[in-house]
Amino acid sequence: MLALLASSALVILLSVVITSYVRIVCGAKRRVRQSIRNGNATLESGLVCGEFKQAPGPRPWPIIGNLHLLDRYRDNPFAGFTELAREYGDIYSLTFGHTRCLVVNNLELIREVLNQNGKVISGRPDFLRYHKLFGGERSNSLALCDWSQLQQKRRNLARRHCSPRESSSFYMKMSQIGCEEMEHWNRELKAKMTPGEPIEIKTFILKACANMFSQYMCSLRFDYEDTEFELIVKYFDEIFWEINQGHPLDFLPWLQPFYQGHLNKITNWSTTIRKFILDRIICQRELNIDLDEPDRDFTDALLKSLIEDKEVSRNTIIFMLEDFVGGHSAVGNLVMLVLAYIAKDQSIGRRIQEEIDAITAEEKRPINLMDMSAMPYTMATIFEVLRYSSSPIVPHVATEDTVVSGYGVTRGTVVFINNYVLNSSEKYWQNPQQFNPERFLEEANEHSQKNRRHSKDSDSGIESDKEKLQLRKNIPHFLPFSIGKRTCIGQNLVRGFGFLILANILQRYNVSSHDLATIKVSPESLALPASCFPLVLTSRKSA
Ligand code: HEM
Repeated sequence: MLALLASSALVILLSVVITSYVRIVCGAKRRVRQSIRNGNATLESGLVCGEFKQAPGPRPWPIIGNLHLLDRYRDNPFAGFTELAREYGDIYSLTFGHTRCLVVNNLELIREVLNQNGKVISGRPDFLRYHKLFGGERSNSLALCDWSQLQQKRRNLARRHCSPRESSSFYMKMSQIGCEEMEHWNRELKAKMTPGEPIEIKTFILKACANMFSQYMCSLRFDYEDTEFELIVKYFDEIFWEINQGHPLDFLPWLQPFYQGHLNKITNWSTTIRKFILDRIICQRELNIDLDEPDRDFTDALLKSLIEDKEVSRNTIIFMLEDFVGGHSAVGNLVMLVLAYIAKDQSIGRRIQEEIDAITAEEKRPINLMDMSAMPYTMATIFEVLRYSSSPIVPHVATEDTVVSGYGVTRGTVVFINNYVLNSSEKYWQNPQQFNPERFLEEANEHSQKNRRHSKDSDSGIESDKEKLQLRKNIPHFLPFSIGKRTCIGQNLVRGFGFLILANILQRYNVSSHDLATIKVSPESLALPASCFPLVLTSRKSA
């Protein structure tokens, strides 16, 4: 009897392995048929039909495909991708579970995927976790949905409010909100902090950041002691961490029963957040919206679009607001990382403080957004963290068969864009392993030097070599916010609020650590665990 059971189990196992292998091999062998422009234009249409093999790659195993190759790189799969590129070239195929993947590892290929092929490689992977994070349906999410007309509409709706231009009234509003919130932040911190003692500062920064976003987008701020607010700030942060981690379930969904607890936890985070957005923000506003008045904020714009556009549903706007308010976690984590590097190297903090002091030497006032152009080193430090931490680009998916660099890419292929390779390459950066904000500075041109001298806010009367520097902009190989159709919509909010928080902290405090060993930052991720490391903030007045 036992022998019969064992042999049946063996037969089942063998057939699973064989079926899996056949599926993987068939997936890898499939060719792409495409019309391409004929170089000699011998045909009247100028088009010929070609067959394209998929990019080569390592041989996959049944069931897991090539997942085992990244086992050594669990903390930084992109370092694993870079390593594999040494063996298989800058473009290669992998199979994760049964899913075909393509990895592109140089700037030209990244441009070919995101720009030239932006229309067809614009989907997102169908990971179970993505569905759980957004009410059971990832199409609710702006960042995790596939490309569609609705997505284009949502991006357009968000653009005016969430990508404020420097001269716009939205930008001024951001500046004012940021400065005022940092006053609240400081009062809260002082009440809780014992001078000279380490403090878990991440929660304070996240709450300040969440309030900046909710005031900017919803004209609402919440008390730091408000327990519902505290909870959603924590859950947003957990979600940010979660999204930035790979998970076996993503490519091996049959493991679901083993991870049910984890999935339930994710569902709970997202339903709690949704309830908060609905109860504390949307319902209140729906009661007193005036359609004839100009939009007060993003919430007004969203609610009006609900009335004006039949394609926009109530669910759409709830999730949009959630997505954008949730953006604060990315900024909070980014600022925490900047503070970590400052604690590790005090000279960075001192140079930022020199910029602050030069601007505010004559009148004591908080730093605002109009000061940004006169503080290139501060911005360079933020950029260097973005380079060093190499925020991953959310994987794209080919929604149709296409061709990249002469290789066929079949519909459903997950495309990994390795921007870590750009950020860590000696080809583009001198000593890329070194954390050095100065790499983002260059000599200022005549025009900007003149502007700086004439700028009322930045006229410190102090002339120094450092004043002759400006931030390097438009570096072609630096793509922290990606390029193309699905580029980040929140980048101006990141720059603006990130700058305000950082500058206002360093204006008031020196940042250090009693034990640098507690500061564990992976040089390949923007996300920090919910509870990360304490820092010591010493008031500059008493320094
Ligand atoms: C340090 C902060 C941030 C970084 C480094 C960052 C970077 C990125 C990257 C790399 C993408 C993927 C682009 C692609 O798939 O090609 C993205 C997408 C996106 N980001 Fe950000 N982001 C940040 C903060 C924010 C914030 C604060 C918001 C909103 C308030 C935001 C909103 C979005 C949205 C909505 C998308 C999806 C766009 C789409 O798929 O159409 N991001 N971001």
